[in-house]
Amino acid sequence: MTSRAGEKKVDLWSQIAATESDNELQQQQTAIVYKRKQTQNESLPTTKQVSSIQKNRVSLVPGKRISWNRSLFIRGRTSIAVAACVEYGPKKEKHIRKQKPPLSRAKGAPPQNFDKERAYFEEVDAFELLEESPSPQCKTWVMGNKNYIPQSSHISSVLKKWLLAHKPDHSCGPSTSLSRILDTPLGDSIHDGVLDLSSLKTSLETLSQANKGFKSNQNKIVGSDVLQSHNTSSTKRIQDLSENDSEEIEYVIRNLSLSSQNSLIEQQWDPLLALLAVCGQSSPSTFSDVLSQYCDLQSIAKVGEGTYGEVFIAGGTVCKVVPFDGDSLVNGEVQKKAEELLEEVMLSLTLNQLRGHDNHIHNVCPTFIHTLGLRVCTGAYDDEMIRAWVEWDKKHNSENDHPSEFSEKQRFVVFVQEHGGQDLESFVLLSFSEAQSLLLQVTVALAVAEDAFEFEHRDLHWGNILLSRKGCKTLEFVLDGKKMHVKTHGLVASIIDFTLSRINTGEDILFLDLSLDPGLFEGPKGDEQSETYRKMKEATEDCWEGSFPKTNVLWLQYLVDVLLRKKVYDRTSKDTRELRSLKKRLNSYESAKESIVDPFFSELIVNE
Ligand SMILES: Nc1ncnc2c1ncn2[C@@H]1O[C@H](COP(=O)(O)OP(=O)(O)OP(=O)(O)O)[C@@H](O)[C@H]1O
Repeated sequence: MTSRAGEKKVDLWSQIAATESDNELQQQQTAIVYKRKQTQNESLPTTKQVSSIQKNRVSLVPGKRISWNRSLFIRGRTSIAVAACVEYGPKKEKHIRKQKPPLSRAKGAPPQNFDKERAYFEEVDAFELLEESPSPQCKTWVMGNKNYIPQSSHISSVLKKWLLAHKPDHSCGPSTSLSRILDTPLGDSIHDGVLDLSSLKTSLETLSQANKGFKSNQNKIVGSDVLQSHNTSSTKRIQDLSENDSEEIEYVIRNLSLSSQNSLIEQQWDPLLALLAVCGQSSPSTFSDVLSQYCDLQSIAKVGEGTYGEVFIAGGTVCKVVPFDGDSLVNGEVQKKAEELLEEVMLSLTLNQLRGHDNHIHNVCPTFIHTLGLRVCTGAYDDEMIRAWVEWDKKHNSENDHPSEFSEKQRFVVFVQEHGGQDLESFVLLSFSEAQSLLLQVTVALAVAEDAFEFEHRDLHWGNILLSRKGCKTLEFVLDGKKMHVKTHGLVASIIDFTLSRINTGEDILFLDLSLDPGLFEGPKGDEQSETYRKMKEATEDCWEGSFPKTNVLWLQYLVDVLLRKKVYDRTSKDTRELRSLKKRLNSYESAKESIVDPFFSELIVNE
């Protein structure tokens, strides 16, 4: 490429020329924002090899997780986020078969123009100003479409650039949702739904410094440093040029962007740093630091366990502790990677948006478990956690490994959540009215999330519905702008575990490619849960990135079946008949939203 901008820009152009083709290639790769595939190795159980074997969910540790039900939690771990090809917000087509992953907005995008670049520098200026602002700023939520996407603030836009600038390999970098998630109530950065920008900014600055240290390269500039540098030098160059020569300006700016990108591309995208940033931390905490914020450590009790997670009660909250990034097997499984945890975090936080903290709300629902905070911790388990683990083990005979096996270097994410109660499997239902309300709450919740985010849970078995008895007589939902109240009969349901879920955040589609996990569809014949996975496969034609709200209906049918066949409670034969016919009628609905109109629910819904 030859220089059009004269001698002064020779250095710039040589940098650009050397890397332009790389940049183009990387832009083309942004359709898949990040993706992790397991290897196909099939020999002895080293960590990598287990990664392959677990796709078929064969336990490698004798005595661990041999039951099919339990192995359902060990599904294909290929997590994929694709940038949404749609206009901002979920697609409207209900059944997109075998669609290609949506294209990145970057691909084929027109070249930047001066206006965009000027806006960028203004953002950078604003970012710098934030540093001087002592008070946190409220983020505003707008209803530009059905999604409650936060209004793009200066901070999120700048953070997005910061994060994107740290991913040399676009195939495994952060999704574009990440910058939105950085707006979302969390950790030290969030108080009562208000983003503490100065705290988040501090975290990122510290991370920036830390990153410099990791790279041991004084020439590299990262984070806000590079933004500042970019701003200053670019502005100067612009001033050097004639005001009328807009074409020249545009040309220089476009390539300055490339140049800056080039210097940044040398930086490694580090999902751990991104995870820390999302959690509002500059470095990992210890368990005792985190848990003592919620309770007296001696009062900690374990409340449940999953394949990856150990779940503790800490004061009024629940802390789900998930190890990641370590080389050792945990409970016979390869540990999740930081990027997988990021995806889980994004899903939880996107669903948090449905809790409606603003007047401008179009879809609201209290049923998805509320994520109250997130923390990254390093180090071995605290003694009190081990004590709690052992006590639970004595009573329930844990399937998980003893946590004292974790090394001092082990990393964890702690999901701080509201306490959702007991899972449906162990909960004792008292009446048909409770069963009815439970079904309706789940149906409306799915409908709301479908409408807002094309959400499909895809794994709504009875371990993933929590129940508690509360005083409230009704719960308020808003579905597609319409307010409705659901009679509770004293029972409140919460939905957990979004590992298999699919969501369209408006910018990314997050989903697990279950086609890579054939074992999931090989459960016992006649078992309603395993039949439901098979029915989902049929409904989606094994194309898991598409939107198929029918999968939600399939899980509703599964739940009706559970209430018919597995739960004992006070009900008449008429009630049983009603449940049976509901199950049949559900065949004709294509989404949870459609199912709401079923007469089974009518007496429990109070419309406004
Ligand atoms: N917010 C909560 N409130 C009360 N109990 C909870 C909560 N979250 C989880 N639990 C309990 O802990 C158990 C395990 O939680 P969860 O399913 O989220 O773990 P997991 O490790 O993600 O599971 P998986 O094996 O699917 O990966 C649940 O079945 C439930 O009993």
